[in-house]
Amino acid sequence: MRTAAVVGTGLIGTSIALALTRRGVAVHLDDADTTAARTAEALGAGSLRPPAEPVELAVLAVPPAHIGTVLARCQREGLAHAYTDVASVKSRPYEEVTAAGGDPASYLGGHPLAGSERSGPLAARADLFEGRPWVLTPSPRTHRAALNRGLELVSLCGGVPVIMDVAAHDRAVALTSHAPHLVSSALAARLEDAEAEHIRVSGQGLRDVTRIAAGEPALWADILEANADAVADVLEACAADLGRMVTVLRARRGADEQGRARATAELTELLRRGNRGHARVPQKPRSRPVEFVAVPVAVPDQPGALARLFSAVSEAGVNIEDVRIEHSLDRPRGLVELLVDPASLTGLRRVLDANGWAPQEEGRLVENR
Ligand SMILES: NC(=O)C1=CN([C@@H]2O[C@H](COP(=O)(O)OP(=O)(O)OC[C@H]3O[C@@H](n4cnc5c(N)ncnc54)[C@H](O)[C@@H]3O)[C@@H](O)[C@H]2O)C=CC1
Ligand SMILES: O=C(O)C(=O)Cc1ccc(O)cc1
Repeated sequence: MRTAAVVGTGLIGTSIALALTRRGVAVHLDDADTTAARTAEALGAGSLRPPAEPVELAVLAVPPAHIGTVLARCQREGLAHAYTDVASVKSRPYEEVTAAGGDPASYLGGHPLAGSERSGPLAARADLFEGRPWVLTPSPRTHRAALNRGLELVSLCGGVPVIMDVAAHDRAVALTSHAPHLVSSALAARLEDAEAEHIRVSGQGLRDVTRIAAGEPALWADILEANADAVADVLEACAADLGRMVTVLRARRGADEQGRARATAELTELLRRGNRGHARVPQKPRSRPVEFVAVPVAVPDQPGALARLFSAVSEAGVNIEDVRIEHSLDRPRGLVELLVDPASLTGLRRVLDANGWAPQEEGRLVENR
């Protein structure tokens, strides 16, 4: 693939655009929010310049409810020869493509099973899809050429293609992604009014089970509504188990020795079922420690300041592996931490000095990716 377009330059769109750009693909970027598009461009994910001729593949990385209309518009404008999307649900977008007057022949549904609880281009990573499953849902009307472009996209992003039909996909992710999100939210909601002193004594387990509850509510409401019945089925089964757990825990009170033994046996069996289910969860693929240097830079809280910083860095040929931003409430500037490969440190310091950005003392860190 030599040319591509990414429509929707948030977390997933920018991550795809970064991966493609690094593999030498010329990527055209587009987003309804110009700040998101400009930020993605400044991160080195591609160019905002409209392509002179249709690109080989356009990737629609917008929320599920927008796939149908965005596809129909892009097809009318002749943006690409083939189209795919990344929405977390597949049945409803497919129905909406047809209803919005889109052409199902050049469209291939897609869904990478990789992401995070963060949104927007600043959370993007070129290696986000490495070793991760990426579902493709060709319909009977999808042309072979569109399927081939989709397979090439997955390969360029380092993903593992999995072909499924839309209904099977939606049932699967209800169990593996959508219901877990709601369970995490329900548990995290217990913390909203909890005493700060109680929350202070939390361990890694709480972080593990509540991390995804930090996801963007508007996006998740869109996803869950589009897969409501399948998600409700999984939650019903969880609710039955939770109900049994409550009964068993309460049954101990006032029970005789035999009653307590029965309650313990049932509780233990519920925990064992959890062990067996957990053993079936695929482990993080190719997790590898990566060493970065984190260079803190103070950035004034002015429009375009971040984009200027990213442009200067990317023009100097330095790859930004990740970005962290800390806004200080009482000062008119924020602290931006640029994470780069240690080998890029000299180049980064040179470009920051030349452009008047005052970098502060850097630190090394190792992340598991
Ligand atoms: N967040 C995650 O971890 C994952 C999300 N997905 C799917 O990827 C898609 C994008 O999600 P994120 O990147 O997380 O969201 P995001 O909020 O980071 O990015 C979405 C972008 O789409 C833009 N957008 C919205 N409507 C648009 C329109 N009509 N035309 C052009 N641009 C438009 C927004 O301005 C935003 O920049 C969703 O369909 C989601 O279901 C798939 C896998 C993982
Ligand atoms: O943050 C995580 O661990 C995720 O699993 C992210 C995610 C969110 C939505 C998807 O459709 C796929 C993956």
